[in-house]
Amino acid sequence: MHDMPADIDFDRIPRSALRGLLARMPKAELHIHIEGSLEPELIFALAERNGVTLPYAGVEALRAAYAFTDLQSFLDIYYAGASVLLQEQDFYDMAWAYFEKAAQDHVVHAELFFDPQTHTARGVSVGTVIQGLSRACTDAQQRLGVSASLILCFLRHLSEDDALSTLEDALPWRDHFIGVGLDSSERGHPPSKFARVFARCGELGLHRVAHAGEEGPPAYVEEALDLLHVERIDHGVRSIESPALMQRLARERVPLTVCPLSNVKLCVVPDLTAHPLPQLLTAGLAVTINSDDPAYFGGYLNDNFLALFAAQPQWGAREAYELARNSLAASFAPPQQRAVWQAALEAEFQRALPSA
Ligand SMILES: Nc1ncnc2[nH]cnc12
Ligand SMILES: [Zn+2]
Repeated sequence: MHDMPADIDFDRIPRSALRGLLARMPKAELHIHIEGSLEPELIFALAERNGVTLPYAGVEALRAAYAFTDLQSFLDIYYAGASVLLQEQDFYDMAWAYFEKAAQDHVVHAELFFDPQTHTARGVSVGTVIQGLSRACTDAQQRLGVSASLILCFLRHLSEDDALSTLEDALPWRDHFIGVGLDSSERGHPPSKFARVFARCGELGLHRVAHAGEEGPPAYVEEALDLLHVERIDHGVRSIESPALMQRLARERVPLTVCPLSNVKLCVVPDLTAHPLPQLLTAGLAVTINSDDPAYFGGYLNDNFLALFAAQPQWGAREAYELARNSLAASFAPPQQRAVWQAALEAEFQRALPSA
């Protein structure tokens, strides 16, 4: 347990308060692909608005296709769903729908991944994508009180040269994103493939994160740290296979943005009772809980918390606090802002204590 507040007696918080606490506690979401928040209803509404024909008869037929066997089987459908996004307003509407869900889940800060190459390949400009998303981020702060930033992700199944030119195309909007990430098909596309573009991003002062150890081996996590100099690892669950890596991640307190429901849906783990997150937390890693692609994996952030806690009956308020605290601490928000959220988190737990 790292830096637990001495003045909160977690053992006195009744179990009956846990569900409410999980829902209400202020938290950050650090691993959400905004294209993965596109619900079937919005996919069909945008398809109609833009005159796009989808290879599915309707919402129910599309939802019925969400039976994934691995990451690639999901990505094929996820990229097809994103094909309805054409205008700046489409990107705004997608992000706004997510922010409304996030506000309900008491997400105080969200760092949104977006995949420009998925859109530029269809003739949509990077500016259209970023301006729509960025306007939604501004409105999320003003109208919902949700702080939000953007992280531009490179698709790792494409070449590094493609990533480099995507970065250059995005630079006129440099002030609208805080960092870069690496996503898409992990197997056969190691972090080392992107060392040059990540070095350039470091020179530009961008934060760096990467998906690693979702389907790929622990060596990919090490490469992401050593060659891409990332500040967080997205997923990282296969680190559990390497004791040396586990020790390093704990020692360096490298945040892992873990996505429990995603891991079940993509068959990374058989079910939530077999999920390694509890072991990662116990080993002292800076674990956080996230939704990844909530429209496809059966739940937003609080659904992930509730499902994981249901599978861990021995967990209580202490674990809830630790996971929320980790999410705030691992965010790229300014330290003063994180301190305000941290104080609100502690106050929420104080309120859950029975009066003496
Ligand atoms: N879980 C995931 N892994 C890799 N790339 C993704 N893109 C969207 N979701 C992803
Ligand atoms: Zn992801």
